[in-house]
Amino acid sequence: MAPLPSPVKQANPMNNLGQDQGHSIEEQVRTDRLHQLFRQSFSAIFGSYLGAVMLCWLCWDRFDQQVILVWLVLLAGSSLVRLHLFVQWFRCPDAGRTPARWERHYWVTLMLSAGIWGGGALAVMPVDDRLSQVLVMLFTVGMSVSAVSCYSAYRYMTLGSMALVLLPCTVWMLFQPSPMQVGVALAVLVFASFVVGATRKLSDALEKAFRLTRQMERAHHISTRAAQTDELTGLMNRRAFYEQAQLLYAQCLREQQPLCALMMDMDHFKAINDTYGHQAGDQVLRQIGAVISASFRQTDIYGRLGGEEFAVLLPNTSLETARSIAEELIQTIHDLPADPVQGVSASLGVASTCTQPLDLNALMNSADKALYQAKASGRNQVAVVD
Ligand SMILES: Nc1nc2c(ncn2[C@@H]2O[C@H](COP(=O)(O)OP(=O)(O)OP(=O)(O)O)[C@@H](O)[C@H]2O)c(=O)[nH]1
Repeated sequence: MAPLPSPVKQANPMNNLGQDQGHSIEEQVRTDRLHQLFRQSFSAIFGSYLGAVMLCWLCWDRFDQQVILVWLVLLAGSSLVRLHLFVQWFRCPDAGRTPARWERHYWVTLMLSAGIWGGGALAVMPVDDRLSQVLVMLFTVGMSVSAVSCYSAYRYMTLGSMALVLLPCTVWMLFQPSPMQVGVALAVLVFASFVVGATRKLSDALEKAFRLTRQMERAHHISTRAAQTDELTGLMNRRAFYEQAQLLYAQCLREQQPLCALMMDMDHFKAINDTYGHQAGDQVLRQIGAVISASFRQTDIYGRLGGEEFAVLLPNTSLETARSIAEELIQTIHDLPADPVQGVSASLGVASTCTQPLDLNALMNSADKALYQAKASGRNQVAVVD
C-alpha cells in the first residue's frame, strides 16, 4: 500500500515500539562524561589565567618582567583557543556533541594550556629568591588541585594537566642545593600522590553514577515498552493504542480536524488456525502487523486490539480518503503471500467524526458496527458509516 499524500506533521514515537534505541550503554556513558567535562570546566579557562595574573602581580618586582609578558600573552592565546572551543560546543546541536568529535580537541587545547602554565611558572621562577619560589610552588599546587574539580570526568586528562602544571617547577626544585627546596619539592610530590588517588576514586565514582543512571533508564524503557507492545506483531497493544487514541482525539478536537477510525478483523481466522496450525496463524498475524506498520503515516496511530483485530486512527483525513486507504489495505492483505496459508483476507469498518460529532468511544463503536456489516455482507470488504 502506497504511503499517504497528506503532509506528515509530527511522528508518533509509539508507532516505533518494536525498534531498539540503538546506542550502547558504553557510548552513552562516554557522551555523559564529555557533557560533564564541558559543564564543569568552563570556569577553569578564566581561573587558570587569573591565577597566573595574580602570581605575576604579587611578584612583579621579583620576576623577569619580559618573561612575565611572554607568559601572559601565550596563556591568553591558549585561553582564547579554549574559549573558542567552548563557544563552538555550546552552539553545537546535541546530535553533534559526540566524543569522537570533541574529545581530541579538548585534550589538545587543555594540554597546550597546562603546558604553557607549567613551563611559564618555571620560566618566571627566580633562582635566588626563596620566597618567590615558594609562592610559585603554592600557585602551581593550587592550579593542579583545581584540575581535579574541573576535569574529574576524565581521569587521564586530570592527571595529564596536573603533571604539566606541577612537574616542571617541582623537578627543578628537587635538584636545587638547599634541603629546604628539596623538602618543598618532596612535600609537593607526596601531596600530589594523594591527589592522584583521589582523582582515580572520583572519576570511577562519576563513571559508575553515569553507568547506573543509563542502565536504569534502559531498564525503564524496556519495561515500559513491554507493557505497551503487542509481543507478536510489535504494534501497540490495546492499552497503549487507547492511550494514544485519547491524545490524538483531543488534538484533532483542538485543531478542528476530522478523525477517521478503521477497525479491521481477519476473516475465518479460526479456520486458518485449524487448517494450518496455530504457528502458521501467528505468522500471518506478524505479516499483517508488518503490512500495517508499512502502510500508514507517522501521524496515524495503529495497534492490535487483541486476537485478530486491529485498529487505525487517521487524523486530518476525509471519509473518502479513509475509504480508499481501507480498500487498498484489504487488497494488500488479500494479495499477501502467506505460504502455506491460502485465502488470507480481512474485513474493515470505517467511521469518521466528519459525518457526525462523536466522542472517541462512539467513533470506535461506530467503526466496529461497520466492521460487522462488512462481515455480514460476505467479508473481504470495507463498510463505511456515511
Ligand atoms: N494463531 C493465533 N490465533 C489467534 C490469536 N488470537 C486469536 N486467535 C484465533 O483467532 C480466531 C478468531 O476466531 P473467531 O472470533 O471465531 O473469528 P474468525 O474465525 O476469524 O471468523 P470471522 O471473524 O467471523 O471471520 C480464534 O480461533 C482464536 O483462537 C493469536 O494470537 N494467534
